[in-house]
Amino acid sequence: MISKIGYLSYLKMTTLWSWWWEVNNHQDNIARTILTISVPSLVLLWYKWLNTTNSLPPGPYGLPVVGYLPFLGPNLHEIFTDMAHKYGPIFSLRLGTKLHVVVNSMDLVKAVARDLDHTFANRSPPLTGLIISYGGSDMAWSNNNTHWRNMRKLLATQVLSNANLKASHRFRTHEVRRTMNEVYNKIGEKVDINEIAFTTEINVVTSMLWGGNKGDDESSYIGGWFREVEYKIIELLGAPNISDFIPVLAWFDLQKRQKDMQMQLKYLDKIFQDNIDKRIKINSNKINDGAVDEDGKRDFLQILLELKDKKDSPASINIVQIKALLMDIITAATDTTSTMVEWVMAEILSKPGVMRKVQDELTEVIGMDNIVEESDLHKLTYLDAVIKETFRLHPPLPLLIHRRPDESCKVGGYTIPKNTMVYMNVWAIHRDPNNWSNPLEFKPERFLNGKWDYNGSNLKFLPFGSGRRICPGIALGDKMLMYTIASLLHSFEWNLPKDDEFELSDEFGFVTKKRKSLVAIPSQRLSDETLYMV
Ligand code: HEM
Repeated sequence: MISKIGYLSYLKMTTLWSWWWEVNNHQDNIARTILTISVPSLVLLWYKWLNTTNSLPPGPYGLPVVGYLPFLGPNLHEIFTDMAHKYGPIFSLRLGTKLHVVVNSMDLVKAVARDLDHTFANRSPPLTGLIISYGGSDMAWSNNNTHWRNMRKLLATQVLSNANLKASHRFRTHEVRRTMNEVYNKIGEKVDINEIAFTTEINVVTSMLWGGNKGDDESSYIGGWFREVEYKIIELLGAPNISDFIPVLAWFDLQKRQKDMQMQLKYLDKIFQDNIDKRIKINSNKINDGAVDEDGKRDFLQILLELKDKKDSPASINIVQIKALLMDIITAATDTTSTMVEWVMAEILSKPGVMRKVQDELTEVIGMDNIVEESDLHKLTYLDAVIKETFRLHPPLPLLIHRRPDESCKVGGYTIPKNTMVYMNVWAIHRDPNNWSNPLEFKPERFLNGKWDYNGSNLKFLPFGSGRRICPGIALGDKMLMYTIASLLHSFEWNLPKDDEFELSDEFGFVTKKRKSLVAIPSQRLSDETLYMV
């Protein structure tokens, strides 16, 4: 039937268009054939393009080549939220040659992170992300493939398992106590909260990773300069890079972002390599440097190196992957947590009523003659609600980490073409009056009723994401956060300096931080000064 229609159309064309086919010479013949084939093909392509464009989510027009790039300001989460008010809960925009889609409502996040989770489980790493992850050998920037699944399983079952988190509590205890001692020595002085929180978290994480942050050994000790390196990494991950938007420019590295990231990689790679070499040497000499303590508890590096030696096991891992995973853990765990410590402290310090309730709870649960222990944390329900309310208003990753569908699909009735960059605007969802009453008010009480957790099942509240790409470090992040904040608030009274202007605005980045660092003055809260000694 189809071949018959084709034949009839051909006859019709050749008879009706016989003037077109009259051949004068060979060149004419070629030109006519090319035109006859290319014009309908172009029309077909144009029709298809029009159809796809028409079914894309609505959004602003941009300029040729650069798209909407020149019209975006720095605070992307706020700009996207304003655009959602104009274009609706799902909108699209072209940045350079790439199509980006932003979803801004609970229902649409459900479509992306739940109903189509498998399709949207890929990443599209920026060039700086590829560099710092040893070419995508890590977990955070990998696609939804066997490597990513193995790394995730390994992290969940071998490194961050409940048993390992429990066993590694001594590292956290030691570092948090050390910080309290340091703050004690600064009583009456101005203290930069992010700085002390970052130092605490990096010391906690590195001591869990390779057991050593004893300050006496250069390879295991990460000094203050590490904060600069990590800040630079996070800054470069979030900074717009023209090479990502217009890939033909990548080779020129016009903004020197790739080169800058290579430098940061070099610094950290040396630390990783030194610690790995040291550990391999110790293991081969069977010396115990504290990596394996008397009860046989091992730090994370020891666990990873043992997996490297299990060559036939599916959980086996090579040295580059070990370094990439160390990089993921260090960058993902420290800046997020220290940023949150700063936000929580800022919210509490600016609200005397909240401060009083937190301290009353600490006094009641811990007592004034003790210091906070990790085992006390689950009893601090009001502090937990304060932290959750802070996560609601200041999610450190307000657009999560973008996803990429591996095939075209429909979301909210619109087409999302394969390889689109998709953002989930958690910042907008956390401030949506349809989800929260008086959303801009700081009201921890909303988290005291009902069951609230971070596992992404309640789509109103997603500070750690949702679906198969949800943060795998929730339990560790939650522990470090609660422990540090509870200790800071139980051990000290805090006051804002009179001469400093206090404000709560944020600055978008891969991790969105407080625009102006929080500075506060500690004073002794516990009567017995021996409680401040390490
Ligand atoms: C306050 C602390 C933290 C916050 C707010 C946070 C938040 C997030 C978010 C929003 C994502 C992206 C989820 C998505 O794409 O849907 C993520 C991914 C990730 N986080 Fe965290 N995180 C924190 C702490 C940690 C810690 C302590 C670790 C330690 C191992 C960690 C490791 C990771 C990794 C490896 C990924 C990538 C997962 C993947 O792509 O499969 N995070 N985190």
